[in-house]
Amino acid sequence: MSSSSPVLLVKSGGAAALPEWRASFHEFAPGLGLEVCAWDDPEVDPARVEYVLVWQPEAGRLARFPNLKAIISSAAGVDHILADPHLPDLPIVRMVTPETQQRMAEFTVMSSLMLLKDMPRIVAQQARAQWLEFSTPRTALETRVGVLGLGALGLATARMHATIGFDTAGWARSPRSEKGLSCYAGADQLPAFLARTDILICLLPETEDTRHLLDADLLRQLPRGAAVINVGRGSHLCLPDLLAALDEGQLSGAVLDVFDEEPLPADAAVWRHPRVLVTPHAAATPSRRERARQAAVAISAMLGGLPPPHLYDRARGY
Ligand SMILES: NC(=O)C1=CN([C@@H]2O[C@H](COP(=O)(O)OP(=O)(O)OC[C@H]3O[C@@H](n4cnc5c(N)ncnc54)[C@H](OP(=O)(O)O)[C@@H]3O)[C@@H](O)[C@H]2O)C=CC1
Ligand SMILES: O=C(O)C(=O)CO
Repeated sequence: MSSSSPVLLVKSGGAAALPEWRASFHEFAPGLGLEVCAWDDPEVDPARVEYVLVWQPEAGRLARFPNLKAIISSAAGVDHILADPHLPDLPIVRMVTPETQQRMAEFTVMSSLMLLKDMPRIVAQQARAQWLEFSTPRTALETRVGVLGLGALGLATARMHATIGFDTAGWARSPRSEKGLSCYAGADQLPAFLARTDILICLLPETEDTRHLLDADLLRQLPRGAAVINVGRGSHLCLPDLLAALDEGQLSGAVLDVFDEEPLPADAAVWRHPRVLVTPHAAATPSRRERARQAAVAISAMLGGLPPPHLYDRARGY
């Protein structure tokens, strides 16, 4: 690669991860003609940078690449990129891969089963070496799951839940029909969707319309004793409302993977709530190899004059 080749700048793992990134890009797109460089490499001339693969770029940094052609997000959600007040008006590609879909579906099914089988209480009892009076929890066949968001990840999640027997529904912006799922759409159908949902899973993107959607009013519309899994974004959930609903018995449990502030501060009350499982934004981050594969697919499409898969739509906001 010559010192004048166009550059793909990667923000993940620093210089130490560069050999892995280069090997993966070489494996998936040997003829791409791009030099893969680390985000913090001071030797890279900003004028050579044509593509970036990033999570949470520092504000203003993207605007400093005069020949940038596209921004490839390291994540499916692009809120970490949209937060930049100086964001250039360029295509943004979301990182959605079959591996992300599998990881998310597995994580949410695991969470649903843990809530169904009362695992938060069992784990807390183990910490006290306390043998439980065993109850007979419901089975998946007797439990209604509702997925907020039926996009790439919501649909994969809903399908895996349906496969193991959960009575599964989904809610999206636009009406649709999906085999094996009950589909609801729009604000008008939200109350009916919530009324039939024992385990609510949030897989919405962060937008003006979805921020703080999971508040006291929404949680009240779930059947008493329902549970919540939030794997969307922290901003979807009013955390004090959720804690109040748990304490009051309206909710029986929650698995929370995403938070307004990450890492979640050590003094946050939610860490210690006995009916909440906190996970560290761990639901579905794809491997470096998979991100390289998907980025190579996107760049190859754009170099060929085609739209890349999972392009962020500014008009819709996701
Ligand atoms: N915790 C983790 O590790 C991870 C979290 N995520 C989160 O998951 C989110 C979803 O990802 P993905 O499935 O790829 O997103 P998509 O863009 O593919 O799908 C979004 C879904 O949300 C629906 N939606 C959007 N706005 C509204 C609204 N106002 N009312 C009702 N439905 C709405 C869309 O409806 P329609 O179909 O009608 O357009 C669509 O079904 C990401 O944005 C990210 O925040 C993603 C990966 C990992
Ligand atoms: O892909 C996303 O949006 C994530 O949050 C990954 O951690």
